[in-house]
Amino acid sequence: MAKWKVYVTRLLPPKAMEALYNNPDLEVEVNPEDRPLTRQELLENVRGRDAVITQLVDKIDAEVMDAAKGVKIFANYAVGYDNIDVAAATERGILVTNTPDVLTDTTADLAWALLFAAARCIVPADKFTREGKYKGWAPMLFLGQDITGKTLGVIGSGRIGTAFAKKSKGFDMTVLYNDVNPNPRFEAETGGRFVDKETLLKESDFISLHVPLLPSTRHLISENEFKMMKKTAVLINTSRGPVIDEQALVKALKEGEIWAVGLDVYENEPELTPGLAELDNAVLLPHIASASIETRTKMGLMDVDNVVAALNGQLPPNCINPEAFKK
Ligand SMILES: NC(=O)C1=CN([C@@H]2O[C@H](COP(=O)(O)OP(=O)(O)OC[C@H]3O[C@@H](n4cnc5c(N)ncnc54)[C@H](O)[C@@H]3O)[C@@H](O)[C@H]2O)C=CC1
Ligand SMILES: O=CC(=O)O
Repeated sequence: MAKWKVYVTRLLPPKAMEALYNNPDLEVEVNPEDRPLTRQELLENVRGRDAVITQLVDKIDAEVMDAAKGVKIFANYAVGYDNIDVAAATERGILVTNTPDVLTDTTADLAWALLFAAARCIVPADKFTREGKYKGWAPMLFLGQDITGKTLGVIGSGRIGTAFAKKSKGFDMTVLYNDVNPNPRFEAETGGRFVDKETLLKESDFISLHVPLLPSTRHLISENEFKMMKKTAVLINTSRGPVIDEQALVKALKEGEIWAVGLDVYENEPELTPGLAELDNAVLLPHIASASIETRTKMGLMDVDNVVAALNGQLPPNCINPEAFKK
């Protein structure tokens, strides 16, 4: 029997690659370069494949799908799938899968790391100490914001938003949340209270974003929203960059409309809006929220399971367009 042809757009952790290479039914090819594929390379390499494991930086649109005639599945190595035109895939009967749940706590943990770092000036204080500027204890050195007992605002009460809010229990915080609808599960697990976005922005000391990137969430936080926030507010974003209007953010940080920001994602990744990198009250990470060895391995194995199921004519466990399966 001919083997199924699987293409991997960027090397996955070793255990996931082993699971692919050790499967006798698969003929696997992987992008040999340690960089994303160019558009042209992507179009060329999806041709003649049965399955493609994609990265969140690969734009999988109708043009790619048409170049990939015969492909049965795009298995995205991420929970977010805004890089894939799911409607176009469904129309063509192509399955799309993602990697939910396994990265939930890892991502929520990193949101907390950003919150602590931004609230307590960890990054500039570390730099100051390394540079030999520490000349002894001082009453006004790197004064930050208290965390315990404060109000936490969570926008997006799904898997990661819930895990993030649950972790606030040790800090005796009041939890407010906003979503398109109230979420009884979030309330049961976190004790959080549903409020409208405006109330959340006005009352929260810390605001963390956990929404998918959709037309309705693009620039969810822009000039007006910064004006509503407390001047002491700390904003955290581990969702998708375009959820924040980054130019408005730089302005808000420079003009003291908010106190600090912690970002893992950017509006025009990997570019940063001019001015952002110069700000001491911005903690900037290179999109690493799910980057632990354990989690990235689980994500890879999940992709392999999804690919193998699809190629065997089964509905993959993490299929986000089961309508395509019926086709
Ligand atoms: N920085 C990173 O490396 C990572 C980023 N992510 C991002 O986090 C996002 C969330 O992941 P999950 O929690 O697993 O997704 P989820 O689907 O479980 O939760 C998303 C929540 O956002 C809500 N939502 C949608 N539109 C909204 C709006 N306009 N206002 C308020 N709430 C809205 C949904 O109703 C849902 O409750 C992913 O889509 C991905 O983009 C996820 C993992 C790692
Ligand atoms: O950004 C990462 C994801 O899993 O989504």
